[in-house]
Amino acid sequence: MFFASDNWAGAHSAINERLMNETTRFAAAYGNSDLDRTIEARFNDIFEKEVAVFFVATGTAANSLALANFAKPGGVIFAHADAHVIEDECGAPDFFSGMRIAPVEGTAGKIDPARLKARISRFPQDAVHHGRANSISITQATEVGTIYSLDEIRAISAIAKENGLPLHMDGARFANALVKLGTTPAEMTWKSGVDALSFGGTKNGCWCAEAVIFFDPEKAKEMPFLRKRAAQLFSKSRFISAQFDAYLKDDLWLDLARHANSMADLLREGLASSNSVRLAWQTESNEVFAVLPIERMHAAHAKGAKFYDWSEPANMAQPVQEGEMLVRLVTSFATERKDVEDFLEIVQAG
Ligand SMILES: Cc1ncc(COP(=O)(O)O)c(C=O)c1O
Ligand SMILES: C[C@@H](O)[C@H](N)C(=O)O
Repeated sequence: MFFASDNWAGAHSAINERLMNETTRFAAAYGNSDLDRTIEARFNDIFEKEVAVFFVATGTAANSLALANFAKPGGVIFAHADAHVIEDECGAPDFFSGMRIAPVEGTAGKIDPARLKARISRFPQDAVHHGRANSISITQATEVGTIYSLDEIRAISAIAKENGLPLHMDGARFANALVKLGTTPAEMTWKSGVDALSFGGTKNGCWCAEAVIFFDPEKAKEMPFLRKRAAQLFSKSRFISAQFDAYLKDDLWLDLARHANSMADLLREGLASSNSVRLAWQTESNEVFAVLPIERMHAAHAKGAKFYDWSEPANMAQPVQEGEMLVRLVTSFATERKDVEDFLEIVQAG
């Protein structure tokens, strides 16, 4: 019963086999192998246009370097107040971009367009003291398990375009959002106004595979130097390509995300129908937030369930009561139906 994070999951067997196969041969290093070129071209197919692709080691690196690519002195990045780039990356985006991030409020973990507009207006391009608006970052799926609809992405990108700001998408869980919306990678990104994407594979079955994708290659000319200076250029880049080769083949990545989401659906249904536990808020991705009686939480931990308690957001519809605990439950490609059923049986008992 591993629900702490999809970062705890292993790697899918097809990806492991492809990686092992790649390790048996020589090939050009530093992104210059035939396989690197093949996979870069595969991303053109997936996004239905020519894109610039840069492999990096972590989602934090992807976010930090994507934002650094657009950086200017005194620049201000706008992200949701609970965004990973603010809360969980140890200042890496600020460090690598030399800019700062202004938090923007919004319900359900999503930037509110009106608040974004108001925030941007405080950072005009001549604000040498206060700082000038530089870029916007949204997370899809969000840190609280919600998903921007295409219209919501387009509302944010319209504001970005009005102000001449690039829009970045933190897609650490891109596949989970994509299959939930039932749309295409192109529609959920550049066709809705996204300029740069952190394309995450690690949380969805890869061993270590993250990519920064720019939808106008002309705007990514500095990226090779930013990546190398950040020590993010893999010498054996083909081992990242090999993972993506298997990940993207025959839509494996979409099947893995669908499974993770379906296990979260099972969890949500069980929690919602219970008398003793409840959903903290409605989520749509592979992340579920629940309120448990503390004794049920301890019982689950005692039986080996792995999950974190979570800090209560300010605007919870039904606040956590004395004797209760808010917890985060994350499913993955490797979550089994029995894991969910066993967990629900424990927390609903008593
Ligand atoms: C929404 C989100 N973005 C980015 C990251 C960063 O990924 P990493 O931990 O690989 O740096 C994470 C980590 O799980 C995440 O949850
Ligand atoms: C840091 C923690 O939030 C990590 N990004 C996760 O999703 O598990």
